[in-house]
Amino acid sequence: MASIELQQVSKIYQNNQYSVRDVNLKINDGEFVIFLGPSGCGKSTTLRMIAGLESITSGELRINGQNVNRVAPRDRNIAVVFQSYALYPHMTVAENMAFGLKMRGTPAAIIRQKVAETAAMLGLDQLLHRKPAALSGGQRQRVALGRAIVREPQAFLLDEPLSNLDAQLRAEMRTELIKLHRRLGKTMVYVTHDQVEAMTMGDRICIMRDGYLVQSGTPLEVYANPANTFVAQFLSSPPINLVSCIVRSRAGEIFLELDGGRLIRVSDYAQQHYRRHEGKPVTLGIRPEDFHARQHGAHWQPLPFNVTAVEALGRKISSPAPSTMSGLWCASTAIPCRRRGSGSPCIWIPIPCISSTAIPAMSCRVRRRRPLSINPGVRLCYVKSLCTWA
Ligand SMILES: Nc1ncnc2c1ncn2[C@@H]1O[C@H](COP(=O)(O)OP(=O)(O)OP(=O)(O)O)[C@@H](O)[C@H]1O
Repeated sequence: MASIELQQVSKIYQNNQYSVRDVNLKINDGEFVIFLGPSGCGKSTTLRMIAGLESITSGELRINGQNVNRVAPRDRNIAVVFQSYALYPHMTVAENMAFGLKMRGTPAAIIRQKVAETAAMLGLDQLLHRKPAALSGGQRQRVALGRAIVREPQAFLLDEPLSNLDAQLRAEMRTELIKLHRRLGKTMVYVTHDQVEAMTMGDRICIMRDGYLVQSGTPLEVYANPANTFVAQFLSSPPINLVSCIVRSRAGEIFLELDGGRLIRVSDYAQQHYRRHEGKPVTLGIRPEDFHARQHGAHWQPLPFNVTAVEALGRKISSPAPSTMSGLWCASTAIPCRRRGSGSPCIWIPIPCISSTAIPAMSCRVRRRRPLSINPGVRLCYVKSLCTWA
């Protein structure tokens, strides 16, 4: 078991540019943490620094409280599983799994026992005599995991381990990895740029951008309360609707002014929060799934708009649709959230008052079971929550 702590950790390669910048993060013993972010944001570099495969330019890396900046990878007792599997092609599954233990001089009887136990756990027991070339992608990935597990490391680092698999196998392996984490109870750090993996697998998501750790929290916390528009956009498909507006004061009350001068009155509860942003631009965000075809409770507000396209996705129907909202005026009891992480202030206002027309580029997603599922041409939808960033 291992806790891993990064304190102000940065990495600069020879090109003198930061690949990772001032990352502070404490990964608890037994936690399953996901590093998520676009290509080049520094996920793999961070993982490789934890493994000891890259040196740390500045900052401190601690494992179980000990500074390991200068500890060699083999002495960190951490296993790394790569996207490419990195299996030895001339060795059988059993030999691949046994290799690390053999190099450490573990007695043959113990190696046989550990390989047999791990192979049974991963469903590889019938494949022990095959070479990697005779295995499917999923089986190879399991061998790579098995090779890591037999070493009994204190933590696992997994760098996009499922990206070479097809969609169905990925879904199966996701579940396998979650079960494996529960069974082993070991610390796992998992790098991906796949939102579904991030949302479904980890105890915590760490979102990175341009070398910075932008936000960290449980998947639902980060989804419901994104620190900034980058996080909001990264964790949603179809993407969150973002609309620019300006905070205005009219007769002592605070409004969000949309393009064309239309106003959304901010609720009594949120007035104070917005007051300090008066005259400043804010971005309003509404998740596509927060539009529904019918009102479901007192906190839902009607927002008419035009749907111009519907995408049938099977379980859900998605509708990316430029549309037009038009004027309605509603009472409201909005609840601002507290600020999280770094970045601009994020304020959720679940029940806004709307008096607006012409909000551009809205998209919506509805559930198929709703009797009034949204079709092109439908104008009235309901919105449950939205958020803003100053
Ligand atoms: N050996 C290296 N020398 C110079 N720059 C590097 C080196 N390795 C990575 N970088 C740079 O560091 C930045 C972060 O790279 P990194 O591989 O950590 O990103 P990533 O988030 O894992 O991306 P991906 O999802 O594409 O693997 C990138 O700009 C990359 O070009």
